[in-house]
Amino acid sequence: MNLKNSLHVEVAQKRESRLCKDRIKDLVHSHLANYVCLTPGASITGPELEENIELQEHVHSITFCDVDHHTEVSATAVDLIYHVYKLDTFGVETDTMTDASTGEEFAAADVWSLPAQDFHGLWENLVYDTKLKEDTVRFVETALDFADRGVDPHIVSCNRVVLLHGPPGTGKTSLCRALAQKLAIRLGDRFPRARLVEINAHGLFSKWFAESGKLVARLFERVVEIVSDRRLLAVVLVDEVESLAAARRAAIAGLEPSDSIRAVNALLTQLDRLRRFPNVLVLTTSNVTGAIDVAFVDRADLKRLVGPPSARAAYQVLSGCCSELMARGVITQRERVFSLCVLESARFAESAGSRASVRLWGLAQEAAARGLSGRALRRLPVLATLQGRGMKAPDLLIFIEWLYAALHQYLEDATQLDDEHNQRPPPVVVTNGH
Ligand SMILES: Nc1ncnc2c1ncn2[C@@H]1O[C@H](COP(=O)(O)OP(=O)(O)OP(=O)(O)O)[C@@H](O)[C@H]1O
Repeated sequence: MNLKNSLHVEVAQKRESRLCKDRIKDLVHSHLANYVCLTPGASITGPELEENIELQEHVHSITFCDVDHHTEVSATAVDLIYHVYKLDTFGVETDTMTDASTGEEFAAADVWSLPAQDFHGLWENLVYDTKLKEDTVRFVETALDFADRGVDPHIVSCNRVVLLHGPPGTGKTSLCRALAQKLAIRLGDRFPRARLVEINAHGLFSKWFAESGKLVARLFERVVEIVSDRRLLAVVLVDEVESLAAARRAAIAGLEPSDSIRAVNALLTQLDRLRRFPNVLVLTTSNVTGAIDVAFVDRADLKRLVGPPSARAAYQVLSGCCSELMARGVITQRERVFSLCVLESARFAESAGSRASVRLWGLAQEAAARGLSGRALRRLPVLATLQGRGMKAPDLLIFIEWLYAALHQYLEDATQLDDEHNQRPPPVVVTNGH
């Protein structure tokens, strides 16, 4: 019996490479024989591939998946499972629709062929201090496997619907996109083609389109066309599902009741129809948990709260930002930013070598205590450069001081915005024709 754990190795083959997948696997496998340890979440790219000319010619990057392991693994202690794929570079295709009654045009959905260049590296750069990433991958793989095996949904209920909810900027949409990409890579043998269809629920329901119900039906005709190919993995993402509830509430308040209710019901019915297709997964996000349509919440199998980064996650995000800026020469002299494990094992003791890292840890703690979102954290470095008043290429310690100043400025600006917002009179609701 084989008791070894497995480590998934994702190999992005260059678009122009004509080698077969098996040859690529052999090349990568012999290259990895030079490694003693492999780090989950890490990638081998560019310069590190240079020492092997054939590999450099055919391979863009090699990434070790972080779903099953968190710490370094011995290369001989794991079974390596290879996934070789090529990135799609065509980008997004936007499906627009026109409301016949008003002539108004809007973007109804965005469609990507996966794995897409646009989402390369997205998964690895999302940091959560919980099992969110692992749980979502495991859940959707199991759900798709159940569908594949024809498990009777009347006995074991599974709609293949995931709901991620939480405050703005916490990476919900990014995680859905990254998850779709990861599945396209991991399930590449079963599904040689994959698409992400991102439905613009906000666009569909923000105005009371007289024809919303018909628009939803027309949109899903397109979606059904895509998912009818059983060798294609289709991930349907409905962002901001709270728009559904807003439409229903407006209906209850007497604003164009029939149109908005019809549109919401049409969307729910169409999502239910998708359940018939074993190759479809529905991912949804919402910023306001309490406001999601109850009928919708009931349909989701996995509901997860996505919160702002903890201090540990914030440290990882910020240290990644500093390393990137050092690699690009924005911060002078390359210095090591220690991993949190190293800092912890030294009990955060300050030395000449660790001073910058310890200071950065202090910043991460402060950012987390103030509830800074992942989006705000990722913007701090660019705001920090404003603190330099034209001074180019600071060293790491100076840059971290600028980051502190940028954080304080950000919090001050946010408080002012809140105060202004609270002083404003409530908005007057104006709807078409009312
Ligand atoms: N935990 C995190 N780790 C790393 N980056 C993060 C994290 N959370 C958010 N980000 C970054 O913040 C940006 C915004 O993320 P995204 O738009 O996915 O958030 P969201 O929760 O969907 O926001 P909204 O609800 O406002 O649409 C992305 O660039 C993402 O990489």
